[in-house]
Amino acid sequence: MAESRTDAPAERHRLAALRHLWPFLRPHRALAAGWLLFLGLSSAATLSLPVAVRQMIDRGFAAHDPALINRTFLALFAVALVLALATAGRYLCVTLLGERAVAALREKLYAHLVRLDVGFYEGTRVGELVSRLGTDTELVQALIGSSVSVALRSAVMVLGAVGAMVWTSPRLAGLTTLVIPAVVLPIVVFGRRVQGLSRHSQDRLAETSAIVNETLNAVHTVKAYAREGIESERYAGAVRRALAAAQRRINARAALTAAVIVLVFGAITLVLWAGAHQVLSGALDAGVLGQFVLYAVLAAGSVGALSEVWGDVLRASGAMERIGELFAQQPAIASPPRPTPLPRPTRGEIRLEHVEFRYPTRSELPVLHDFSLHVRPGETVALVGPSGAGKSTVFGLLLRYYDPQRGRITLDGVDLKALALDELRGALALVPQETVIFGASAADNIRFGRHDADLAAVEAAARAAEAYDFIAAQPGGFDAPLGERGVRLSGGQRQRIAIARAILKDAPVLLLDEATSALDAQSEASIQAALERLKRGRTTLVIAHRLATVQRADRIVVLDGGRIVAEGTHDSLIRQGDLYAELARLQFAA
Ligand SMILES: Nc1ncnc2c1ncn2[C@@H]1O[C@H](COP(=O)(O)OP(=O)(O)OP(=O)(O)O)[C@@H](O)[C@H]1O
Repeated sequence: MAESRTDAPAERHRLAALRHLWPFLRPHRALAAGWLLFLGLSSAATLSLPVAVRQMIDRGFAAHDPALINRTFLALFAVALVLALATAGRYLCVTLLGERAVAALREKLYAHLVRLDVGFYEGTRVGELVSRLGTDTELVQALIGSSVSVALRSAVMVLGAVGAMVWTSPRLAGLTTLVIPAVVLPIVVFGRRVQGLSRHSQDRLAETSAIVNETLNAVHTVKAYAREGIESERYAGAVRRALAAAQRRINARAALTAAVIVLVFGAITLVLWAGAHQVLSGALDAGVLGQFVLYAVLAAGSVGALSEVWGDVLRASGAMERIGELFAQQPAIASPPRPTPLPRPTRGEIRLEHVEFRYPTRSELPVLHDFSLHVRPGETVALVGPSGAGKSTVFGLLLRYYDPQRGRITLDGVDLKALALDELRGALALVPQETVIFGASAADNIRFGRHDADLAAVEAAARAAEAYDFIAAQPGGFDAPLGERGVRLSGGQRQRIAIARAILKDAPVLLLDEATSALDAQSEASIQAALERLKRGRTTLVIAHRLATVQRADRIVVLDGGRIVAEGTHDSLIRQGDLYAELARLQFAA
């Protein structure tokens, strides 16, 4: 994720970020109401305890009345019972509320992220997003499930206890009020610092996830270059930075807690000392002072708890702020509000008209200039050219990963920007150079092409892609998992699965990025045969690296530096000499 986005100063937004949570809490109003009800009950029960103590001191002990003592103790037990049930009820409601809200938050965040455009992912490390979805949402869950609960309970207790203090002894309460600002102010100031540090610490943590994600996903390369030591060191460095950030956060939290306790208990001692003198002079009953003390301790304990969870609340609001930023990201590429439908049946006619394109992440480098190409329905056009010529970029534009800055691209006469993205991409079947295999069964991997296809259709596609035999031969057949990223398959097998996917998709336009890796003659032959079957009756654009492919193409388009420099058949281009003849000599020599 771009640094500027992550580190944007958000001092002003502090708790406002928590508003993003509201839509996820709203559907669970009943749980929230239950929580508040139980909270009220348990607070009332706690607040009534000191009254019993006062009864005992002033009436029971002083009047030597055993019956009153008995009644008081019975009442005490009843109150404890209410307290126990209400506390359990409160815990149940608020924990469920947290779990449900965060489950919905995760679902929505993932659905949002997966819809963001390719450009967003080029500027973002996926590991960081994984951390946002995992760690940050966990923080938010802890916030709802516990911190907010404790905070609210403490706040209610502070209010209740303070009210009870005023009711018990207005004079002592008045004295207490004088010292409150001295207690509250430092908490607020320190709390801000803790939030800033929390956010910093979460960001460092997200960086460590990004490194793990990158390197463990490319573990073969890491090993091939014997980078284990270097990568471990790089990760250790990130972990140490995260630790240092956490250390600063913890220090600030510890200092905050200590400061709060000193301030609060200092204030209580001061008030008590004044109260004790009043009892001595006969201006106050001992029982009243006892009750007041208990309320003061309750209030102080709750302020302490409040300050402790306040740090958590700020930490979670930092996490929510980052989640809010992700929600605020809008895909640069989206379906228009009122899309034009593609003509049916779709013929697969493609036109690029005077297209100018630069990648958003490298706006200084023009990649395609004044690029015009017409591909007729059913035609097979091979794109050839040196590395970096812009061949894959043409595919990216057709798939609308990006929009060109100038010119337009049409499919069956409709501007791509006027089409619904699903419809556009539904009309194109891509066989990429690097096949992506998901950690699922062969059948599900092929079904990536059409998720509702039945097994018969999947098997037929596998047959057409020459993939049936090797899939059926493995134990478990089509239902056996292929291993994460298809590690158990050979390159040629992965490619045939990708072809089966495209066959199953049955789209009118085929975008084929031929693998450059050398395959053995038999794989090559079976892949070619599969591709020939796939191309039949479809418009095909192929980034060609093989002689067989260019020879079978209806037309070859030679790209260089983002322009079309020649067009024709293999033979006519060879006769012309120039770049194509050179490329053919180097690339298709085999
Ligand atoms: N996502 C991207 N962001 C920025 N620049 C890019 C991106 N992808 C490609 N480029 C640049 O655009 C130019 C064209 O790249 P492209 O991938 O289209 O070339 P190609 O002809 O497909 O090359 P190859 O045969 O090596 O795959 C190159 O200069 C490349 O550096």
